[in-house]
Amino acid sequence: MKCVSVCVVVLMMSAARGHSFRFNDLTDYVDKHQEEYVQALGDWVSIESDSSDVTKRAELQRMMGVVEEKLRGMKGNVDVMDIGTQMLEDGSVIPFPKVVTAAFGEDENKHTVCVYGHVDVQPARREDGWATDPYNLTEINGNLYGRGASDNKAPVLAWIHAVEAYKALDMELPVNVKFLIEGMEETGSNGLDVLVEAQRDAFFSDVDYIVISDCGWQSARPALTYGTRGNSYFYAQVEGPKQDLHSGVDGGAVIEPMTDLIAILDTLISASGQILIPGVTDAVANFTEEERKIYEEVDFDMETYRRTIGVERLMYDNKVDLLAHLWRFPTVSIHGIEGAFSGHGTKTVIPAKVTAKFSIRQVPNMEPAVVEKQVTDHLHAVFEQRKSPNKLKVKMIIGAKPWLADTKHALYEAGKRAVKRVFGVEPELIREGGTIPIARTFQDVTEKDIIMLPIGGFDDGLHSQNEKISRYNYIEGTKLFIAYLHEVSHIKKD
Ligand SMILES: CC(C)C[C@H](N)C(=O)NCC(=O)O
Repeated sequence: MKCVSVCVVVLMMSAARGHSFRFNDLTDYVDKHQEEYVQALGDWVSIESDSSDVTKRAELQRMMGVVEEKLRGMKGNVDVMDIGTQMLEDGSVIPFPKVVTAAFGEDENKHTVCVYGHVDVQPARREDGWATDPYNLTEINGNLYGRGASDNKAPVLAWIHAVEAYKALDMELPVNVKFLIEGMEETGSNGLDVLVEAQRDAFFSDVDYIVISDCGWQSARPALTYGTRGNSYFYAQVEGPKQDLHSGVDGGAVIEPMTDLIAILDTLISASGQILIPGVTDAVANFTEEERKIYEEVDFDMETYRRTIGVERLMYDNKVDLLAHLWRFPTVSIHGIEGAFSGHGTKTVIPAKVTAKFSIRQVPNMEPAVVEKQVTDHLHAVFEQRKSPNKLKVKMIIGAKPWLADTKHALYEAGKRAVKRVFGVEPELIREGGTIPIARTFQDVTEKDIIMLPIGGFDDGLHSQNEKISRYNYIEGTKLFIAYLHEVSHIKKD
C-alpha cells in the first residue's frame, strides 16, 4: 500500500514537471499530422538547392532561410553562422550558404544531442530520365519522389517534427536538442571544418552526442550505421588547341586532348575492380575474420540489390565480398567529362579542353593527402609516356576521410531500444559506402561520440533519377527520432 502511494506521488511529480514519456500520444500526434509533414517536404523539395551548381546559389541561400525560419518559429535559440566565400574558376567570389544552428533546452542535468543534417542536393533534370518533375514532390504508391527527398530533406524534417511533437504536446524534451544544418554537404562540406574547429568550445561545448541521419538501411530492416567511406574527388584536365576543332578538317593533324584523357583514365581501375594506381591500397586496413563474420550475418539479398540497381551481373558473386567492397574497400568511379560533347545529334567536334571528374572512396587507414600525391604522380607519369604536346593538370577538389564508430557505445544500445520500440525488431549494424564529409571532423575535433541513425530506404536512389523516400520511412522515422531522444536520456551521465 505504502509503495503504491509513493509510486503514484513520483509519477504525479514527474508528470507535473512534464517528464512523463507518453509515447502513444506522441505517435498519435505524428500520425495525425502526417499530411502536414508531407506538405512541408514538398515545400522543401520545390527549392532547387543544388550546391554543385553555383548558378543555383540564391536558391540554396533561400533554402537555408527556410530552415532558419522554421527553427525560429519553433522558438529555438537560432543562430546563422557565416562560413566564408567560394572562389570560382574565373576568379570571382561568391558566399557559401550560411550554416543554421538552433538549440532547444539548456538543462544542465540533461544530455545534449546535436543533430547534424544538410539541405543541399545533387543536380537533377527531368531530361536525365526522371519519371516526374524532380522539384515537385510526387507521391506514387506510398513513395514520395523528388530530388533531396531522402538525401537529406526528409530526415532533417523528421528530426524537426520530432522536437515539434514534444513541444506541441507540452511534454518536456527528455534531452536538450541542438541542430546544425548546412548547405554544402554534397560538395564536401566546404567551410564546415573551420566552423567546427571555431565552435569547438562554443556551440559544441555542451554537446554530449552527435546524431546523423544522412544514410539509408541496407534492406527492409531498420539499421544503425557505424561507418562511412571518405572520398577524394579529382579533376584531371587535358588542354590542347586554342579552341575546338573540326574532326574532318583538323582530325589527323592534332593529338586530341580527349584521346589523352581517356587513355590516362583507363589506368585507374581494371575491369575486375582492381585499383591500378601504385600505392593507393597499401594503407587499407586488413579485413579481419571478425568483420567477415559480422558481414555474414547482415540481412542483404544480392539478387534484390542487383534487380534494384538494374545490372546484369554484380562485381562479386557472394554477399561478404560484395558488402566488403561497398563498405570497407576503396573504389574508383569516373563521373563525367566536362567539355566533352554530350548533347543530342552527331556534332563532329574535337574538344580543345576536357576535364575528367573521378573519385576514390576512402577507407581506414587511407589518408586523402597521401592519395592526392599518389594519384597526381601516377597520372603525370602515364601522361609523360604518351609524349603528348597537350597540358595535364590534376587537382583534388574534395578530401574527406572515412569514419568508424564503436558499436558497443551506449548510443548504439539506445538506438537498438528505439528501433525495437518503433519497428518491433532488432536493427542491423551496417556500414555505409557513401561519405558524410564532416563526420570524421566531428569525431576528431569535438571528440564527441557519434551515431548514424538512418531512416532512408535501401532503394531510395540517392543522387540518381527518381530519388524517393517512402511515406512509411518518413513518418515511422519521425517516431524513431522521438523514441531515440527518450532512450538517450537514459544513458548514464559520466
Ligand atoms: C549515402 C551518403 C552517405 C549520403 C550523403 N548525403 C552523400 O551523398 N554524401 C556524398 C557522397 O558522395 O557520398
